[in-house]
Amino acid sequence: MSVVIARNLTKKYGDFTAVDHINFEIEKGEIYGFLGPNGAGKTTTIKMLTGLTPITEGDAEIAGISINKNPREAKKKIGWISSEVIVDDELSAWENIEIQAKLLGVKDWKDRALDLLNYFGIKEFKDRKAGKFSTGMRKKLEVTMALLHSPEVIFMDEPTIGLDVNTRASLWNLIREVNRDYSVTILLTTHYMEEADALSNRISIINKGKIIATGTPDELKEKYGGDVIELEIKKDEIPIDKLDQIGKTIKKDGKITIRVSNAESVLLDVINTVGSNNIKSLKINKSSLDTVFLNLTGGSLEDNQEFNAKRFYAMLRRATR
Ligand SMILES: Nc1ncnc2c1ncn2[C@@H]1O[C@H](COP(=O)(O)OP(=O)(O)OP(=O)(O)O)[C@@H](O)[C@H]1O
Repeated sequence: MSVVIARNLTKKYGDFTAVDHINFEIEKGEIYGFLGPNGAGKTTTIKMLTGLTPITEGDAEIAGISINKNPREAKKKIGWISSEVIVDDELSAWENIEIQAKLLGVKDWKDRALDLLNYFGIKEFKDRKAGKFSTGMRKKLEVTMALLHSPEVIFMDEPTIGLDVNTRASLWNLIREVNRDYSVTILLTTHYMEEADALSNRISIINKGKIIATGTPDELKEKYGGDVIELEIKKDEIPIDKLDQIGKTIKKDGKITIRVSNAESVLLDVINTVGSNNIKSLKINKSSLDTVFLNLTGGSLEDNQEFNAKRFYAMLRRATR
């Protein structure tokens, strides 16, 4: 059974198409990764799915309920965790939960809240101000608040952004445990390849508003993986057709990427074809989800990042907390 279905979901801001006729289905119990660089359209997709921004074209269903036709009912099936602050530092954990319960219209929330706090090991801190929580505890509080109304699906928008490596690892475990123990479907957006790889049963790669590939991490690596040789050259005229015989070659912004099954075994061929004097830099990327993105777009995730004020302030907030 599909818990989330997007059909030709589209968002336009004036003439600019931020999300362009995307289609995907998330099965019950899946952790589904939405992977793409900043500005790819991940947050806009989640905002449409949560009814926070109007859908320009297409529709989506949450647990069988159309967002266009019945947004209020659809919203009840969703829990949402975003990088924007949803926890009030000045209030205790319990007060934060109480406000969330009122916002969501959950009547008998106290037992559920105590169960969740107990499950996450933060029950004894329920009367402590959220501002005094560590980042890990705060994440647990956010997840408690998102699970309070027993949603069918939780949307996590860049859940580990700005977290240190250890906190990120423990949040990954927490996401897996919540998915398993509360049978909740999870859609998470990320621009971290390793995060999508480690957590997701299936992944859609989104770039410039379009889904460019969908599959399990293994399927994507199998289909679009392979090593990638990245070259920067000094002179512009190089025999692309000859490189293409070695491996699929893309030339973009002065950079050349060549997709091969084993980089080391063709390296000499590549160097001879381009001419060693003509090489400014050469890099080998062994097969991974990173190379999947590289192979699909001809650019790395980092190259594709646009400045994102929301992300910047989220990181700043965490750093100064
Ligand atoms: N309110 C808006 N008005 C105009 N353009 C917008 C608006 N919101 C987003 N955009 C643009 O739509 C595109 C998609 O943005 P979106 O925030 O969905 O990307 P994203 O993949 O979620 O990236 P991030 O994770 O950095 O938020 C970007 O080019 C962004 O600048």
